[in-house]
Amino acid sequence: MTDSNEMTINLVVLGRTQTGKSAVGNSLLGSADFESHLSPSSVTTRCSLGHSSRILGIIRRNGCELALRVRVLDTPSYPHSALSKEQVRDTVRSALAHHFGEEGLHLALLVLRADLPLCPDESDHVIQFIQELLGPTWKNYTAVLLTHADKAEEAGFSEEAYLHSASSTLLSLLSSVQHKYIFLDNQKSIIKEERAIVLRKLLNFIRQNNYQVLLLKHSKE
Ligand SMILES: Nc1nc2c(ncn2[C@@H]2O[C@H](COP(=O)(O)OP(=O)(O)OP(=O)(O)O)[C@@H](O)[C@H]2O)c(=O)[nH]1
Repeated sequence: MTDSNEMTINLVVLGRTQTGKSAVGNSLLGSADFESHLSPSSVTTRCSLGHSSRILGIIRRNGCELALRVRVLDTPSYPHSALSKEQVRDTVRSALAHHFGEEGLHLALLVLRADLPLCPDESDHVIQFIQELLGPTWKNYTAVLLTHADKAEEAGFSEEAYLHSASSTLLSLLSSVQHKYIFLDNQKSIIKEERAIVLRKLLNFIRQNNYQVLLLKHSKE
């Protein structure tokens, strides 16, 4: 949604349990709206929408500053320690339609851990899940967020070295989403400048997509 001096971007975080989805949401919003902590069972069990305040210094149009507003839908993981695939899919689908049904979705953020290898079965399952939610054009509307970048860095991997050693499954996924990926360290509370860098990268992805949105409707499987 864009009015004369404001732009809103609609995002959803998706992925396996304990990858840092809620932490990503909090980092992007600059808040602690979403419950995020280490747990031996999945923490998030329902969808919830968080809103940022007006963010300045990120985007300009025709030489004028626009205020950016970010909306993030946090979701239960798939796979989940207590919910079936159908339960997660139906709850996410209806939350997407409820919150973004009118304005559309700019980007789904598939959250993966940079400190764990992505294996073929896991990738297939998550891609199938995203496809079921977003439909055949999912690749245009999906970016990969690699959390735990701090751990990869501690182990001596720069981004370049990481991608050089990454599994072919991850590389093929990144290629299928047209290399829309971002490394993130959610561990330290993200500072304003770092958040601005991440938001600019996300806006670039959205710009590459000509600001198109994915329209989501209620539908039965
Ligand atoms: N070191 C490190 N820890 C992280 C990072 N991102 C998240 N975590 C930690 O990972 C744990 C899980 O984070 P959550 O945000 O709850 O993850 P989630 O995917 O929402 O979890 P569920 O709701 O249980 O599926 C927390 O202890 C976070 O502090 C990161 O980039 N680096």
